[in-house]
Amino acid sequence: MEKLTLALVAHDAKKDDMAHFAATHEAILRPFTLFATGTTGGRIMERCPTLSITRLKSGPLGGDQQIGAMIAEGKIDALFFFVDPLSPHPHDVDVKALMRLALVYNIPMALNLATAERLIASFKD
Ligand SMILES: O=C(CO)COP(=O)(O)O
Repeated sequence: MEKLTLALVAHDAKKDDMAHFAATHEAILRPFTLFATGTTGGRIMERCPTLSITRLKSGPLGGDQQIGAMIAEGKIDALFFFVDPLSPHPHDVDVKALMRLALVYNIPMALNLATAERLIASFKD
């Protein structure tokens, strides 16, 4: 398979789920180029020492926008964004902008664990 570039993002209440997801699928993720927002990337790297992840800024400080810009530039092949729908987020406009660009550029976007499991399964082999 071509070397895909994936973006990994999780709201605070979903970071445990994201770290667990990445650990479960570490072998599938390893060959890919991985980007993550700052805190999410740190949590995944703690849990998955074999993964090499480029950490961008934290979401509220512009990380979501950085990933959005990469999507607009055609540099991201799929987005895994574990969203917490039950908490307010100070950077909600950035969250919406990120999702919007993933829609505009029609990249696969998993917003919850159930979809992420199906999307990652499509990357096997
Ligand atoms: O805020 C985020 C998504 O909107 C994620 O940012 P962090 O990974 O830095 O917490």
